[in-house]
Amino acid sequence: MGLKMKEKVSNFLFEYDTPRMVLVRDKKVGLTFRMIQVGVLAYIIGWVFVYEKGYQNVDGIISSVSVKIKGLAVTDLPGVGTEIWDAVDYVFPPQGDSSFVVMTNFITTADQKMGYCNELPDVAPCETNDDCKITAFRQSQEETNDPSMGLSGVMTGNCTTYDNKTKSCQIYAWCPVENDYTVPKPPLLSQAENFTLFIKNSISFPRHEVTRQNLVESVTSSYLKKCIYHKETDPLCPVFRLGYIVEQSGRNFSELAYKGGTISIVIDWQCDLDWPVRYCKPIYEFHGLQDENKVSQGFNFRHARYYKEDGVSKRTLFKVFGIRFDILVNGQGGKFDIIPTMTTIGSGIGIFGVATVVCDLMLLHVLPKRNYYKEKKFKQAKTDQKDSQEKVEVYTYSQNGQQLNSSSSENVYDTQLNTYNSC
Ligand SMILES: Nc1ncnc2c1ncn2[C@@H]1O[C@H](COP(=O)(O)OP(=O)(O)OP(=O)(O)O)[C@@H](O)[C@H]1O
Repeated sequence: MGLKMKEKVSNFLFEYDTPRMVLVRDKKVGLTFRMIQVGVLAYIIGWVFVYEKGYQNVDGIISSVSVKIKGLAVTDLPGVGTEIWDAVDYVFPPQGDSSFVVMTNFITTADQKMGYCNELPDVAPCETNDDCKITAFRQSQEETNDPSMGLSGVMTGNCTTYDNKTKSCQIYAWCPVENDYTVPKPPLLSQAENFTLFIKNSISFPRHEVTRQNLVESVTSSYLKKCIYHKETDPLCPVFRLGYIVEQSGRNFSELAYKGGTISIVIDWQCDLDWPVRYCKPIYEFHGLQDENKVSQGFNFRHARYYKEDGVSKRTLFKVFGIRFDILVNGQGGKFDIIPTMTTIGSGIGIFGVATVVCDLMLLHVLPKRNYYKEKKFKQAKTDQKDSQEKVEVYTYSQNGQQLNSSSSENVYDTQLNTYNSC
């Protein structure tokens, strides 16, 4: 018993089995095998390594954006006179966030102060005071929760004359109430087309410890003073004309300026950090976010300038129509790393197995001489020996390790036969 055990251990330690190969000289199979191998090699080298840079460790981007807008617009409105508009007047918010609005059109309601006045006739029409009771108003508006919904102020319960022809409910509000039925056309600040936008973008790839700015080496202070971005002639200039941005996004400036809209500016950083960092440069893209909805067209919000006159608090209300710019920063930085390299090579080698599977299929199932090849590929074990009582299993395998056939029998020699083939 001890001796047998010893023998088993020594067999286990000092044995080595290696697959047996079958060499097939067949032009069709040989050519198919080589062509698949070349295809797989081209895919691994060309696509996985060169194009996809499968040897790199890729890091995401962290970024910060600030903007500054410059440009002047002049308006000459009846009753107001000539007005100059600079960035302080038409940019919201003023501190230069990555998302901002440039006012292109507006409706003003001047000299509003707290007091009693008429609501707009189509918002709260009335014939008698009864129509201006909150409950009556609520029913007529089919509202359930907020009685002031849609109103500019609080109802007093009186129905008063709005103009000579119509009557409307009286409210306590910032008076006079804004009337936004007509939006100025052409837009009042259509000169915004020539305003310039300066974008400052700092990025970092923290894992690779690389930081960078869009003011790259070629953007000197003298260049910055005179350059304007153009995708072909000045692709690295960080100063953009608003008209050019809108044009590149596929939208029409005057249409967009009339009721407002949204444009996104994408700064794309695709950096190969195996090269010196000066080759890591931004690419700017512009996208017009379509506004097909007829119900709520464009983009607007309200804004007020407050002041005091003779001790009375007053405000000028603006309904602002503008172009909202959203600056998004995308990108990744890749650098050589041994782990992704080994993983890519390993998976590439695995794909070579496809050639063997295809050739095996051809050899054993397609070619006219398939029976002959089967005979050569699989070694048969004799099962008619009578003097052995041990049960023996005979397995045949293809090279990719798949079990093709198995048989068991008693009364055979103690033989375990593994045969492998290759194209
Ligand atoms: N919207 C813009 N259009 C054109 N040039 C701009 C714009 N914003 C800034 N610049 C120019 O870019 C350079 C850097 O701007 P930065 O804001 O850092 O400096 P600045 O001296 O504070 O600018 P400013 O001219 O506003 O005082 C300056 O020469 C500035 O004139």
